[in-house]
Amino acid sequence: MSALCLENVSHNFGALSAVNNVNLSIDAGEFVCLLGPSGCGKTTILRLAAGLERLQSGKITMDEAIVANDKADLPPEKRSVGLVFQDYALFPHLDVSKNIEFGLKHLSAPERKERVRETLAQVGMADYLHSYPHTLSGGQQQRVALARAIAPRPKLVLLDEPFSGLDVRLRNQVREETLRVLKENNIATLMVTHDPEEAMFMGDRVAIMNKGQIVQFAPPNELYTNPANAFVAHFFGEVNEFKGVCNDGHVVTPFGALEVPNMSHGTVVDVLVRHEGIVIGEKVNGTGVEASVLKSRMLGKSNLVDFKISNSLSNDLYVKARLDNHAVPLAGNDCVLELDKRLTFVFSSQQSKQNTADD
Ligand SMILES: Nc1ncnc2c1ncn2[C@@H]1O[C@H](COP(=O)(O)OP(=O)(O)OP(=O)(O)O)[C@@H](O)[C@H]1O
Repeated sequence: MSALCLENVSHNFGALSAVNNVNLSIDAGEFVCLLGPSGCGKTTILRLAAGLERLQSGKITMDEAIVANDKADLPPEKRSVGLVFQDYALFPHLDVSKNIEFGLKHLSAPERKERVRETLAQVGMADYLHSYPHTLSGGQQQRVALARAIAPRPKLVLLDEPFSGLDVRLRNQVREETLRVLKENNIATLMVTHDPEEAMFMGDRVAIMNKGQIVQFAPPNELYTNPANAFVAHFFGEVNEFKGVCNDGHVVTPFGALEVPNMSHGTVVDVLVRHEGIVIGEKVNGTGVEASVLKSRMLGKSNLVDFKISNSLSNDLYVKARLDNHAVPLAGNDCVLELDKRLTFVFSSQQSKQNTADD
C-alpha cells in the first residue's frame, strides 16, 4: 500500500507550469528524495502533498484514501503528515516540550507528557525538555523539529531541505540520525533536496526532476549506473563528454569503438564517461589509448587527474579521471587509458538537448 501517491498532478502559477503531470508513489516506511535544480518544482510537490497548496489537477491519495482530487481537498491538519522545513519553524515563545505537545492535543495530559519524553529520547534531546528554541544550536533545533513532526505518529513525513542550514560536519551526523529515527518508526518520507550526494545517501529511491517533470525515479545505484538521459548522468557526477555518430551499431570514440545496438545508423550521439569511468589499463587487442598526465590533484580518498590524448581522431583531447591514490601516475608520464563501460553512457544528441536544464 502506498503511503503517498500522486497521480497526474499538474500545477501552474499563472502562465508558469511549475509541476507537469507528475506520478509518484511512496511505499510504507520508504524514504524517497525529490531531487532537482532550483525552480524545477520540488517544493510545490511537497506543498501539494501537505495540503499547503490547493490541488489544481490530478489526484493525491494517502494509504489509498483520497486527500485531494477535483472534488475534495483535505486541509493540512487532517492529512496526518509531519512537516519539517529548512528553518525548523519551532514556536519561539514555547519551550521544547510545549512545541512538541502542540500536535498532541488529542491525547490526555499524562499521555502527552509520556509521548514528549519518549520522542525526545529518540532524537537524543531528553535533557532539553524545558529549553527555549533560541538557546539551542541549529542541529538541536532540527532534532526538536523532527521530534515535533513524528510525535503524533504520522505515517508520512515531508522534509523540505531540512539540513541546508547546518554546517557540513553536523549535517552528516543529523542526516544519519534523522534516517535512523524515521526508519525505526517505519515512517514513509518524502524529502526535497538539491544535493545529489544527500539524495543518494538517504533515499531508498530518488525521483529526479527537471522543469516540472520527473525524469527518472529509481534507487540511487541505478541512477548512477543507468541514467535515463544526459541530464540525469550530469546531475550525478562529473563527466567527460565526446561527440560521435552511430555507424552500423557502433560509435567511434577516442578510446575505440563502442557498441550501440539500439541506435539507428547516422544518429549523432553524446558519449558521457564519468571521471571514475576512465581507468589506467594496458594496450591489449587495440583497446585503450595512450595519454600523458598533465596534472594531478589529491582530493582525499582519490585524485583528479588531467590527461592529454595526442593520438586522438581529431585535435588533442583532454580528459579527467578520478583515480585511487595508489594508481596515480606522475605528471609528465605516459600511460594507457581505458573506459569502464559500466560508467560510459551514449545518448542521442537530440534527446540530450531536450533534457538539458538550461537550454
Ligand atoms: N507562490 C508562487 N507564485 C508564483 N510562482 C511560484 C510560487 N511558488 C513557486 N513558484 C515558481 O514555481 C516554480 C517551481 O518552484 P518550486 O519552489 O516548487 O521549485 P524548487 O524546485 O523547490 O526550487 P528551489 O530548489 O529553488 O526551492 C519556480 O519557477 C518558482 O519561481
